[in-house]
Amino acid sequence: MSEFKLLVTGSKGRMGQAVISAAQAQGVAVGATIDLGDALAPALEKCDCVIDFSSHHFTDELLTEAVKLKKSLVIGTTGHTDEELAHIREASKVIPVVFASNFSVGVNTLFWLTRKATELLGPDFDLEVIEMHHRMKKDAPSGTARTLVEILADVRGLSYDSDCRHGRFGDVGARTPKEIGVHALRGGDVVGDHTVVFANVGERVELTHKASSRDTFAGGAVRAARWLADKPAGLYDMQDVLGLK
Ligand SMILES: NC(=O)C1=CN([C@@H]2O[C@H](COP(=O)(O)OP(=O)(O)OC[C@H]3O[C@@H](n4cnc5c(N)ncnc54)[C@H](OP(=O)(O)O)[C@@H]3O)[C@@H](O)[C@H]2O)C=CC1
Ligand SMILES: O=C(O)C1=N[C@H](C(=O)O)C[C@H](O)C1
Repeated sequence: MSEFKLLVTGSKGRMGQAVISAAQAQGVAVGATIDLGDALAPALEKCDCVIDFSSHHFTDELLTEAVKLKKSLVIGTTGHTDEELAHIREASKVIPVVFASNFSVGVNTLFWLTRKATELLGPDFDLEVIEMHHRMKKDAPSGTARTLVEILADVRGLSYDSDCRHGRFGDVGARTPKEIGVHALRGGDVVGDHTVVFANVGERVELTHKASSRDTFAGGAVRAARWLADKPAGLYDMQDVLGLK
């Protein structure tokens, strides 16, 4: 039987480098790496599964080639447009895909806790999400903040597109009970902090996760690639991989 091999895209980036180290630590072979400007198809042919932490601008090309060559995908890249998200859903009808805004065990536990807390606290609590990342991060809000808002919106019967309020500035008026505020901070070398605030009159609950190393994301992504090896076509997330559903 031939050895299971990974293709790491964006391999010179912060996450690409961490994924290569995590693969080595878990004894998984990296069969090829590519970066901006390199040809995808020849690299893909040599491998079984792609771990992608590059740019959402690359997602369409990656999905098209992976479907053509029937390779599985672990997508960690964030900041996708609605069209790119639709393409991911379409491709997952043909190949197995793990798509997760965050691969850390802690953040996936935060997702679970956020759903539970929203259900338990009920509709009187105002909902706000705050995230902070390093100064080089390009997309805002973070993919993880978006997932948190989607969980809050799902429990409350709201929608990310209509009910999310990105920051506040000027004479914005009083907060409405429906809105979910989202605030993106950028600076220094912060790996990734997320807080969900549940605020009522007289009390407040805050759930916070702070990542201090990218190894937690990279290790999770390699674990997801190994988990995906015997799975049928479908769209999975890290909670599926961790058995948190
Ligand atoms: N899901 C999760 O758990 C996590 C997700 N992320 C996400 O991963 C992505 C990458 O983050 P990070 O590693 O910090 O970013 P970096 O900018 O450090 O790395 C991205 C790498 O991808 C390369 N790249 C850009 N476009 C392409 C392309 N079309 N084809 C191949 N390679 C390309 C870049 O090259 P160049 O520099 O030449 O542009 C760069 O080397 C972001 O979307 C981020 O939000 C990050 C951490 C955790
Ligand atoms: O770009 C990053 O660095 C991170 N991106 C992910 C996101 O957008 O949620 C995950 C993590 O917080 C780090």
